[in-house]
Amino acid sequence: MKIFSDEQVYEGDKFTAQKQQITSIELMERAGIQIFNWLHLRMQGAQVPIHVFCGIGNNGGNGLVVARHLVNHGYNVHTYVVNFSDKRTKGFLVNYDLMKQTQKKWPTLIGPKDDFPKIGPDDIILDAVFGVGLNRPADDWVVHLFQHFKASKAFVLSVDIPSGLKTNAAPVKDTDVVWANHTLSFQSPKLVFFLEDTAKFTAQWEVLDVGIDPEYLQKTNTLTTLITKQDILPVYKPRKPFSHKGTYGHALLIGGSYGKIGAVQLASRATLVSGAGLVTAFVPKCGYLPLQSSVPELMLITDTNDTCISNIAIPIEPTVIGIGVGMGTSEETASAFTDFLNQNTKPLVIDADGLNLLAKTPALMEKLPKYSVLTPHAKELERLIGKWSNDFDKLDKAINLSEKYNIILVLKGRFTLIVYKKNLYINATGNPGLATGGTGDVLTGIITGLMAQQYEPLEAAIFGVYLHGKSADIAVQDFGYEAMTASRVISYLPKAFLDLFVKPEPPKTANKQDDKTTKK
Ligand SMILES: NC(=O)C1=CN([C@@H]2O[C@H](COP(=O)(O)OP(=O)(O)OC[C@H]3O[C@@H](n4cnc5c(N)ncnc54)[C@H](OP(=O)(O)O)[C@@H]3O)[C@@H](O)[C@H]2O)[C@@H](O)CC1
Ligand SMILES: Nc1ncnc2c1ncn2[C@@H]1O[C@H](COP(=O)(O)OP(=O)(O)O)[C@@H](O)[C@H]1O
Ligand SMILES: [K+]
Repeated sequence: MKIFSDEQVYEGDKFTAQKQQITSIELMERAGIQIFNWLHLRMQGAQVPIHVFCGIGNNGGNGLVVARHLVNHGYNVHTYVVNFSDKRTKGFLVNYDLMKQTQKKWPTLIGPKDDFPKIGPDDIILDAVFGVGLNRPADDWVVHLFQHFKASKAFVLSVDIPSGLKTNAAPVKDTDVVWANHTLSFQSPKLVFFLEDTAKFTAQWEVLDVGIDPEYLQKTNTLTTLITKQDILPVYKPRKPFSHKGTYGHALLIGGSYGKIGAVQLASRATLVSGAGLVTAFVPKCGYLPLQSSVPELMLITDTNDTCISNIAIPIEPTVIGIGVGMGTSEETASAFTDFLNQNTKPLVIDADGLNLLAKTPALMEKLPKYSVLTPHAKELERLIGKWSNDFDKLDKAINLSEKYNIILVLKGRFTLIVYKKNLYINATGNPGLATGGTGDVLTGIITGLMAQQYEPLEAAIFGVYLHGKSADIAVQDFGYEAMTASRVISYLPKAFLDLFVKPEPPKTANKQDDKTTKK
C-alpha cells in the first residue's frame, strides 16, 4: 500500500478537482461525510456529547463539515473553534458560515484566555485542530488544550492525524500532541503511525478514502510502502511442475559457536521450510553431531576448529550465503570473517555477529557485494550507525548507509522497516510473541531461503519479513504470546505461505460509504 506524502495528497486533491470538475469545497464535503458516516454507523443516534474541536485551516474545515452533519442528524454536538490564528482557509470559512446557517449560532471560539469546556470521560472528542499543515510548535495554550483532552479520558477521534503530530519529524515532547484512540487518516496511513517514538499517539488507525482520483493514485509512485498481501502476491514465484532441487538454489549458512549451534539449527530449518532446493551449513566441529541428527535435510561442512569458526573454506558453489548467526566475535572468527569477505563473490545475508564484526571494522563494509541484506536489531544497528536522536534521525542514518554501500537494511522491531536507499518498506505483521531468542535467526534463514530461489534481495527481504511476522500471527492463535518460541515460528511458516492465497473477508459494514474504509 502506497504511503503518500503530504504534498502528494494536496496534489491529488488538485488533480481530482480538475479532472472531475469539482471544487475543493465539494471534495472537503465528501471527506467530511465519510467521517460523519464512520461515527453515525457506530453511534446510531446515541446522545453522547460530541465535542468537535476545529482549527482554522482545512483540518478544521473537515471538522466543521462533520459537526454540521452531526447537528443535522440530531446528535448532541458542541462545536469549538480553536482560534490560534486569523489566517483562516477558504475550506474553513465556507464551512464556518454553513455551520451558522445550520444551528443558528456560531461555534464557540476558544482563545488563549478562555476556559476550556468541561468534557466527561464518556464523551467523544473529534480532534480537528491541526492536520498535516502543522509547521511550527503549537502555542502553549493549545498544548494545554491537548492535555485537557487527555485528562478528560474521553474517546478521541482524530481527523487525518493526531493534532500536534507531524508526518516527517519527531515531536519535541509527548505532551505537544493529542493522544488519539482512533485516527481516520486521509488516503493512506502516515509513516509516524509505525515509528517507535510516535506510534503511541494513536491506539488505532484506519484509512479513509477521501475520493482522490484513482488515476492519480495509480500513477503516483511513493517512497514509502506499507507491505500488504497485495504487494507480496505479484512478487511470489509459483513452484514449477518441471523443476528439481537444483531449480531452487543452494543456500549456505555460516555461523555457530560452542553453546550457540542452535542459532544455525533454527536458521537452516527456516531456510529449508522457505523452499530452498539445497541447504548446507558451515559450523565449528562441535556443531556436526547435533545438526546432523536434528535436521536430516541439512548438509554440513565443518571448520577445523572445535568451538568457533576459524577458517571459512567452502568446497561448494552456493547461490547465496547467510552469515553470522551464533557465530561469536572471537579473534579467530573475526579474522576468518575478514578473509571470507575478501574473497567472497556470492550474494550475502548478514545477521547478528556478522553485523557486530562489520561494526568493529567498518572498512569491511567496502567488501560487501552490492544488494547485500543486513538484518540488525536496534542494538546492532546502533553499533553500525551510532546513536540517533529520534526515529527520523535513525532513518536518515540508515538511508545514508544503504546509499553509501548499495545495501539493503532490515531494521528489526515491532514494525520492521526495510530501507533501500530512499525507499522504505514497512512491515506490520508480527507480534510480541516474537520477542524471544532465536526469532531473528529464523528471519535470516527465511530471507536466505528466498534468495536461493532467485528472489531479488530486496524482494526477499520484504517477502521474508512479511512471512516471518505472518507465521507468528497465525501461531499466536494456538500458543499465545508467551509460548511462541522461534521453533514454532518455523512450524507455522507453511501456514503463512498458504495464507497468501486466502482471500480477505469482505468488510462487514451495513453502509456503502463505509465500505470504502480500509481496516488495519
Ligand atoms: N478533500 C479534503 O477534505 C482534504 C482535506 N485536507 C485536510 O487539510 C489538512 C491540512 O490543512 P491545512 O494545510 O489548511 O493545515 P492545518 O493542518 O489545518 O493547519 C492550519 C494552518 O495553521 C497554521 N499553523 C501551522 N502550525 C501552526 C501552529 N503551530 N500554530 C498556529 N498556526 C499554525 C498553518 O498556516 P500558516 O499560519 O503557516 O499560514 C496551517 O496551514 C489535512 O490534514 C486534512 O485534514 C487535505 O488532506 C486535502 C484533502
Ligand atoms: N514486539 C514485537 N512485535 C513484532 N515483532 C517483534 C517484536 N519483538 C521482536 N520482534 C521480531 O522478532 C525478531 C527478533 O530478532 P532478534 O532480536 O535478532 O532475535 P535473536 O537475535 O534472538 O534471533 C525480529 O524479526 C523482530 O522484528
Ligand atoms: K487532527
